[in-house]
Amino acid sequence: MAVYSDSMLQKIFAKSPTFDLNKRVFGKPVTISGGAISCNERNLKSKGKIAVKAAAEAGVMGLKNYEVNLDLGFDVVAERELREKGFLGMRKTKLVCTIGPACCSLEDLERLAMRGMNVARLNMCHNTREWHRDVIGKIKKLNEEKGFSVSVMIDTEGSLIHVVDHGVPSSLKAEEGSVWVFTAQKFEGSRPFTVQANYQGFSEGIMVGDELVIDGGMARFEVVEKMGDDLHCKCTDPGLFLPRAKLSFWRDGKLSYHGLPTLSTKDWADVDFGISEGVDFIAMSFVNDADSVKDLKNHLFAKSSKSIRVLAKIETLESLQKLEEIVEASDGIMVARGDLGVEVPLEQIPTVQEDITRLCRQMNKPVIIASQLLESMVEYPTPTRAEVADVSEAVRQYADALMLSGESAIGLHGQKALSVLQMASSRMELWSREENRQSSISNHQLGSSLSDCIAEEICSCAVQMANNLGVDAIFVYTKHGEMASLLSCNRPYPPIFAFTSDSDARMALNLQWGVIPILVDLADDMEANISKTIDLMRTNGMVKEGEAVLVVSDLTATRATSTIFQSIQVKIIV
Ligand SMILES: Nc1ncnc2c1ncn2[C@@H]1O[C@H](COP(=O)(O)OP(=O)(O)O)[C@@H](O)[C@H]1O
Ligand SMILES: C=C(OP(=O)(O)O)C(=O)O
Ligand SMILES: [K+]
Ligand SMILES: [Mg+2]
Repeated sequence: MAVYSDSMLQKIFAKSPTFDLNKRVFGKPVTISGGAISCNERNLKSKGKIAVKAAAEAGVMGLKNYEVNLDLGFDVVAERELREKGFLGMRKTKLVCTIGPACCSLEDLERLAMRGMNVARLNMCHNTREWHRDVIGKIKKLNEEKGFSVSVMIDTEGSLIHVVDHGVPSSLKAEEGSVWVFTAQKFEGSRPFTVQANYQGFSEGIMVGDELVIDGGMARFEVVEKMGDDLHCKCTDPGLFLPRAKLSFWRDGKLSYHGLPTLSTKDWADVDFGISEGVDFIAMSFVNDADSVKDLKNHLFAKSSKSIRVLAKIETLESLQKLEEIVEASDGIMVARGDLGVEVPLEQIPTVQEDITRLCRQMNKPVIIASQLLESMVEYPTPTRAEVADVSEAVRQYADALMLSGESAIGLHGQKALSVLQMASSRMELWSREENRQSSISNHQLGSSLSDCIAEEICSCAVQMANNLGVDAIFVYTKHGEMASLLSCNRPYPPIFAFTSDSDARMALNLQWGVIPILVDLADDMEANISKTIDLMRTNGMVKEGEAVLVVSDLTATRATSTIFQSIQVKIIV
């Protein structure tokens, strides 16, 4: 295969003023062979295709019978990982980073992407929409120009009663017996023994004798007097008010609900912002039931041209009681341990986490474990041993993804924290596999239709077969990502390369355990797709002679009989 130099290509494309060679390939020249032009879709895009066509039509280099072959839409990080570590060395657990002032420059974002960030999370609680828009723009620019594939998630603020952060001083100490005023009235700076709540109606329904708990137990107060809408509270358990400390009220050991909607007016505006920015995921804070998830999904279905996935954050007591219906209604779950720990005793969090993680896997929904994974790294360059153990435990439980919050958003060592997640997850994945601790899930039937059941059985058998045969990789050809996620939920030893022609499905699969999504043009002829992608992988040196690939496909449709064949094949690379 001839590889042409930049100057040759300049000549080829000289006829097309629309084509910018600089945007072409990251160090990889376009290759031309036997009258066929292969180019990389993400670099050439439509302009490039037009240029190639124009060049061929103009008879440049005698290319009369041109054919444009699109290269694999592989992301540069997965590609590098595969080259360096081989199939089995590829990390399965996905990584989410919260973007904040400490990591929002183009260079910082690129470094996070290089270190394996699969999803960038923007917490709409903080900063302005302009700031968030700027970050989203930078991520999309990196994806387009540098070949990354980082998905974007926005996380709603939600309705929560918290202390208004006046900036100074950053934390207040409450001594035992001291009496504090909690008010919704605005004031500037700080006032002695006075705390401003963010929500006007925060004291509605609260009575003298109720208990006020700060951040799930950071400090406790008893309501001793109600003056208008203000509460006078005596500290019964001393502690700290951190910035934006959460307030919860308890009566006779039971939480008092404030009845605020899951999505506030501001949240709906943020959702529309997410739609206009083309984000991939919306994480919904303080979900209490399936209806709020359905409402948001309906809104997105009506308003968004792309398919935006909704993740429900489990962070209230009420959501735990309706867990199954919430998981069912959403496209994925976040175990938001920060706020969950405000309403649920801390000693219950580990078991709750494991239960949610298992349920999500049974119901085939991706699950993210979030908050305080490496909290000490906000300040220190190394994590505590306990933090590494916590991260490893989440990986052992087979969570799909791990998330950094303050560690990346405001921390001094965000890049290093991401590397710690990366190394700890790779290590635990290897151990689970080598020690044969990989657990399968008990037969679960998700779908009710025959075709759903067939797809589930095919995927579960395919994974068993892949593990037993010790194949190097699983290739799946999938339209909306469903087959890829069914394979993922069986947690196979080899990585799952998911070839899809749907870019929304590609970005959504970034959150799924063990899946490497690849954007390709898929033809109706499945055999042609399979041989084309395997050929391309081989040409690029990504699969080698003797390696075995298990191929799962469900796209082959013969129009005459309108049959969909689902098949499992094993291909040995020759
Ligand atoms: N976009 C942002 N702009 C400024 N600060 C941010 C941003 N995102 C996160 N942070 C900071 O990082 C901390 C941790 O992030 P996160 O866990 O998402 O929020 P929270 O602490 O509100 O739950 C926040 O408390 C906030 O100080
Ligand atoms: C992830 C969480 O949500 P947020 O950071 O938005 O409070 C959490 O509470 O753990
Ligand atoms: K939030
Ligand atoms: Mg939260």
